[in-house]
Amino acid sequence: MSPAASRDDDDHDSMTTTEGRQPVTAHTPATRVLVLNSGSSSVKYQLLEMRDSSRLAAGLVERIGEETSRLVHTPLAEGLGGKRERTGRIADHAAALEAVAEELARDGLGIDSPDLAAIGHRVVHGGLKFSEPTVVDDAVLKEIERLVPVAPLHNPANLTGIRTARQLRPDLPQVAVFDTAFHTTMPEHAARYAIDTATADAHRIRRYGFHGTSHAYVSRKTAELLGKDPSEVNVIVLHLGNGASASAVEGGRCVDTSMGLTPLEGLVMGTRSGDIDPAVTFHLKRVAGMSVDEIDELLNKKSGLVGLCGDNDMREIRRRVDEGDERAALAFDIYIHRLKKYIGAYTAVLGRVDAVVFTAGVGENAAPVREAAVAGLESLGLAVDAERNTVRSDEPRIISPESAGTVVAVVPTDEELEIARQTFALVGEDRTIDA
Ligand SMILES: Nc1ncnc2c1ncn2[C@@H]1O[C@H](COP(=O)(O)OP(=O)(O)O)[C@@H](O)[C@H]1O
Ligand SMILES: CC(=O)OP(=O)(O)O
Ligand SMILES: [Mg+2]
Repeated sequence: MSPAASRDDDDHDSMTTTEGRQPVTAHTPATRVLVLNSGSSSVKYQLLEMRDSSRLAAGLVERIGEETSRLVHTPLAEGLGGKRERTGRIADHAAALEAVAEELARDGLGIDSPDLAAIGHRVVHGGLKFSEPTVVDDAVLKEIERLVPVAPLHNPANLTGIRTARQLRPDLPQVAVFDTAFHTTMPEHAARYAIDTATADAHRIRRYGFHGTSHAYVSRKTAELLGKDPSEVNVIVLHLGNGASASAVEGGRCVDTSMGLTPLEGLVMGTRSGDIDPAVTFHLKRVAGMSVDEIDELLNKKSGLVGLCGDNDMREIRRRVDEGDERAALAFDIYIHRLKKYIGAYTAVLGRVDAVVFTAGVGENAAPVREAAVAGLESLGLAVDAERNTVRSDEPRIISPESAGTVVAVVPTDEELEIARQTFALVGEDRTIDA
């Protein structure tokens, strides 16, 4: 493929053609990308103009399948109105996407627009096959489907997103950007479990890692914040959202991450247990009489913070801690204890750490989590400055004191922008429309 000749300039009317193709009449490059991030019960979306990476619209559909579904749509292009909200049951992901398509159309940004170059999809599990963004065809769909058992909360929603988008725009490339892709650089000694090799290989049991688009974006942004090239810095990224994971990034390459075969391993999460003794599952089956499906549901949906204290939203947990609620305080302490263990472990894995970085909903917003996670880690060169830590901003920022040996920072993630860039890099140059 030839490089996109005019991706970053404003020259709409240039006669750029890909080598070997007959020039058509004056044509305009299609330069917009719609990104869909379909979660188990939500869809986040953004429409981006790739000439300047600006956002034209963004939104969220949450509580899909419940009576209290909500769609919040925010037009961001100049001249459009303010935020709009719809409430009431949205039955499934297909209905959610149709509602999103309607909202975009109301702003004159419809999915039928010839300006759209592609639709980019976050796909959580890509297994061993996908280490790069991939244009979806039937074979790719089949492989994503095959991986449903190892991403049961995520891949089915991702599939519905792709299938619905395909029906809405069968002519457009649908691009899958995989959460697992960034972690494919993990060395075997980090990726393999210490179980019988033949069994592991027969069933492709290994550590894949997730949230890779976020870990890649945030580690690169951190290098920028430090004024260095990614190849020069070692970073521990703590992606703390509803799902949460840590990664050790050495010179721009992931060398270890806390999630494994599935997004259940590692840190304590909103509803997931993270690390436990695997024998807990045998015990639950043999002694507590639970079925495998019940255990799966327990560990994925009824554990973590919600299992410990009944709440999975860190805002609510902090409010309860401040009121002296002991269950919430213990849940918070367990969450922090696990986080600290991973900071220590990845310090050992990397040898030299230039920055420890917090990102995603909890990491970007919860100052008490950041403060507690590095408290007592002065021997590792880690500290936060109380004042810097409480500054609220959407910008990447350093929160460690000037004197600290290692930088502690907050770097907001932008999975949608990263997915849009990767999508456009793959297909943008080929999408032109007749003027
Ligand atoms: N101001 C805040 N203080 C503490 N936690 C917050 C705040 N805002 C959001 N969060 C946390 O962020 C979580 C969502 O993070 P996000 O990265 O959006 O998750 P996901 O993408 O997995 O849905 C919420 O569940 C909540 O716990
Ligand atoms: C992989 C994963 O856990 O994703 P999320 O945080 O969106 O649930
Ligand atoms: Mg997320």
